[in-house]
Amino acid sequence: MTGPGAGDALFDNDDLAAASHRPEQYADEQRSDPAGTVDPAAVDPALTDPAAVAEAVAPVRSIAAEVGAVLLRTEDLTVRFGGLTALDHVGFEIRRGEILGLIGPNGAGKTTCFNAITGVYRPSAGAVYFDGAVLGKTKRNQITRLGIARTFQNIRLFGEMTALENVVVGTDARHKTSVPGAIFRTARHRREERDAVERGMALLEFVGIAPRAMEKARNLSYGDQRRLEIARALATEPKLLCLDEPAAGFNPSEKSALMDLIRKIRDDGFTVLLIEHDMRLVMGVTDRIVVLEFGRKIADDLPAAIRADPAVIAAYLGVPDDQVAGAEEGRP
Ligand SMILES: Nc1ncnc2c1ncn2[C@@H]1O[C@H](COP(=O)(O)OP(=O)(O)OP(=O)(O)O)[C@@H](O)[C@H]1O
Repeated sequence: MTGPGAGDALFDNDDLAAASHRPEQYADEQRSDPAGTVDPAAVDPALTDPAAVAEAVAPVRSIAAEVGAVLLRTEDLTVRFGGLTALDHVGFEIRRGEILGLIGPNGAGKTTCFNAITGVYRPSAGAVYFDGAVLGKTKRNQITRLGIARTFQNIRLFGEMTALENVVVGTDARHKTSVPGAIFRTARHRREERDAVERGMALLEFVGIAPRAMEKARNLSYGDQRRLEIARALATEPKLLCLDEPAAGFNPSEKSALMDLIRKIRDDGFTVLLIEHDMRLVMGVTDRIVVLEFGRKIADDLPAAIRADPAVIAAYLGVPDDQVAGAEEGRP
């Protein structure tokens, strides 16, 4: 579990560099926290009409198409670390337009599952299918471009860049301009930059931090940094947004605002995979829940059924399985 001021991870940007379309030699430049890439004078005030904001945030409306069709499927997904099987033949589906919760006690394999889906780890066995393609050996930056974005347990932002710049960098994954085009500032490149700033402002408005657009990320409150991370992930126009413990360190009112934001994200056409320890939040916001324990899937059902599932209760309360089986069969 992480919380405010959680170490230096705030400024760890390996995955952001991976999300960029730029070739490897530019990755170091990004890691060195380039500041001042957006001219404040060029920034229009944020959109305020919610419908216009929603439209700008999800410009590719096809991401909302085919609600209910399978978007991602894991099949016998297995990840081993030496002798430890962190994920053991796990199979589940995420359907378009749903909020799927991935829960389980500490060490159950949730983050490993995220990492296998987003290309951080290669599966030891099994497969991940996304939007009709098997991810297999797909690299992280390609996975981002295929349409999977994520946030992290430990916030990762460019601390010296403004909130807006952090989001604009996220839009890089969708830019079509070549590196020479960027160097010579072609008309297409300038138009893409302008669009990125406009959409960046809409995204900040969408997550509720537009007034902080010109503040350095490191100066934002912890809650606003978490919102900024979500805005930056949405900037890549993902079909699937993976949120890893987004409520870590939040107080109850921040948690309830986060629930509203997650619903708003889904309502705008995105599909959401959510790892979260806070049961009230998970039960309140998800459409369906997958439960892991010791790397295995032990349940996959609607929130109400999960809440009453004896195996899930046992996993969380540490009740031995044989007692649960006995209780189910009416034995003492
Ligand atoms: N890179 C790694 N090398 C070795 N073991 C690992 C690695 N990553 C995870 N593990 C182990 O795999 C198991 C699953 O860990 P994982 O972080 O996926 O669990 P989790 O459900 O996300 O836990 P938490 O809720 O505490 O974040 C744990 O036993 C963990 O120690």
